[in-house]
Amino acid sequence: MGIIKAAKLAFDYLRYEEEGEEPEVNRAIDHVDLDIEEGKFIAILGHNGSGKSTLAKHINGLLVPTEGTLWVDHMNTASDADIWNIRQKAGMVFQNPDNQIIGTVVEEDVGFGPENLGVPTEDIWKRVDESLKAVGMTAYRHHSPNKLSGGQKQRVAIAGVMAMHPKCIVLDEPTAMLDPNGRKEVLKAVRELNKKEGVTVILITHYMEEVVLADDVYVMDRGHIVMHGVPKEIFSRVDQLKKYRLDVPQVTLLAYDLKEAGLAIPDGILTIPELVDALSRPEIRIPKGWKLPEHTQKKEKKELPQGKESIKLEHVGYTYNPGSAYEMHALKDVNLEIPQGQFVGIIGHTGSGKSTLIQHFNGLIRPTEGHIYFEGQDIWADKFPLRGLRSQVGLVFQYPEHQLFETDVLTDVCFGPKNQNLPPEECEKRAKEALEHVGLDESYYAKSPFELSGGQKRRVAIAGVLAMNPKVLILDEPTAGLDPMGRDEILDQIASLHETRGITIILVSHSMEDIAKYVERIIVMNHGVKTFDDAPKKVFAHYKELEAIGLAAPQITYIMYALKEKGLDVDTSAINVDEATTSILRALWKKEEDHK
Ligand SMILES: Nc1ncnc2c1ncn2[C@@H]1O[C@H](COP(=O)(O)OP(=O)(O)OP(=O)(O)O)[C@@H](O)[C@H]1O
Ligand SMILES: Nc1ncnc2c1ncn2[C@@H]1O[C@H](COP(=O)(O)OP(=O)(O)OP(=O)(O)O)[C@@H](O)[C@H]1O
Repeated sequence: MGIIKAAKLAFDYLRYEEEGEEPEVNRAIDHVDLDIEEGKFIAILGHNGSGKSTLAKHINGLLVPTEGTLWVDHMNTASDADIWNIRQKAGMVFQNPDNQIIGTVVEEDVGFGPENLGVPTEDIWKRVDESLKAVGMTAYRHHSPNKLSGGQKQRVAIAGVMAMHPKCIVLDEPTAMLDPNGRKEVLKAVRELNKKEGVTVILITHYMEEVVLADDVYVMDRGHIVMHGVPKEIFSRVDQLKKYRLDVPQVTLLAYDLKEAGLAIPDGILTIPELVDALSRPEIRIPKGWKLPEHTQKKEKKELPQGKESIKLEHVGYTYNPGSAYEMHALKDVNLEIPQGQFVGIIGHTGSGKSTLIQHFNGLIRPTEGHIYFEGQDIWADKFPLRGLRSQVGLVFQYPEHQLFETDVLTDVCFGPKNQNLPPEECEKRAKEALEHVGLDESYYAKSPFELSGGQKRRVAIAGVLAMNPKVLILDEPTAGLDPMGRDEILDQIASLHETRGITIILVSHSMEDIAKYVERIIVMNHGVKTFDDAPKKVFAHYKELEAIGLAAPQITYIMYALKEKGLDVDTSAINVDEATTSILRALWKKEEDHK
């Protein structure tokens, strides 16, 4: 028996509409069998609501099965006698770091777990040092966690669990809020914990690139385990994964597309070296009769589109807690202009000032230096209607579903327009339109927001801002925590709002792939300073500089540079799978033509 074993595990959530009535039963996991060997690195994938978190909560005894049995290190989680032991053996890191940080100083928070376990003081400090180092947060040990940005907090939460030296660590989307570098660091730390300390790792994630690291993968669909195997097997079944609302890493998708185009590429390519290697083999020939497509590349916009000025920042600086020991210059001399109708991406390492910056755009934060203009007017001048600005420049926060509080979806979305003092019929009309725009039809109007899946709640929250008819829509990580298909759906809908209504979109994201796919301009923040501001292809060409400031380029960029280095004449500015496929085929064709 492995360290975690489940036999026919099932769990029902019960919802009581009225006291005394029969509850509504929601079977969240059903007949799950698992046997996880000690020391393995396991990944669990599945669409939003497929039951991953419910399963994870069973592993550390937070939930007790309705049917079946789960053993952690041979202890039955349904037995009260062992529950304290089980929680110690199986540490858990949740999606939202805010819910798990309790200390007022970072190092205290990390020491809290071992202290509770009765670890001697000296050892506690040793463990705190090691864990903070492992997640790259040593420099912040004396900081207050609530002054850290979301990503920094998550690293502290992971350090807190690591300090308890658990046998098994369950991470429920631990990197959803981290920047590319933070993600890499955390995964590296988790991997070392697995490889060096032999800690069993169970990683729940929506990032397919992270799954490549696992020894073994489980895929969940509507409460069931529907696929199980090593990453190579799992990722060679692209069509099946899509059916389960999942995806494959970009490199796997590119290999798949090349194979579909007729190249002799093996299935289940997971890394860049594997693809480069496969493409260098002699059997790689352009299929007979293959023709160079006529309209291969999407026309690259040479210049950024210009429109009427919408938002303008002049020498904007912002300092948190000025004059105190916690003084923090979050923005430094930022100058930028965003014309009406642009689709702008903002990227930057965790804590680079992205959230602080976007809160300046609609006047939620007053700059400590400089000026902000909306359509030519200084928004902090006397008599400027700030309230009006906030409905014209709509801001959707990170995890906006936490702000849904009405009893049903329609009332929730009506909240904004109602606050704008519009007549009730107009509020309802706007709310319905907004819901339609985010892909929620009338069957959702009467539902309670609590009955919805993560992706659906996110859409309701976006609709709530849309219903105010904003000219500018700012979204802070709108796809964090969503499954791959949910991510595409939301971003496609946002892109269509941009196209059909001409709304200016400002998208903050840690996903370089999403940024590359949708935006026409990227603003890069680094320690409060605007470092790059240009078209995506131009920004990603600086991938080495981006890495130096905690970022990365999309996986495609790395593939193209690696192929170029191998002597294949590809276009290194390709930033999505379609462009890359065409460019590789073209380069191979040209190579063969040259040989003739
Ligand atoms: N506290 C709860 N009360 C009632 N139903 C719940 C509760 N938590 C989850 N559910 C339901 O149980 C099912 C499984 O949810 P779970 O959170 O385990 O999914 P998940 O795979 O972790 O999703 P996500 O990727 O969105 O985190 C869903 O149908 C969900 O709506
Ligand atoms: N309320 C606050 N008080 C003091 N400092 C703060 C506060 N909010 C943020 N900071 C600090 O200001 C800097 C910028 O934070 P901000 O949240 O704007 O970064 P971010 O780029 O949005 O990060 P993330 O990607 O993690 O969300 C960080 O160093 C952060 O620690």
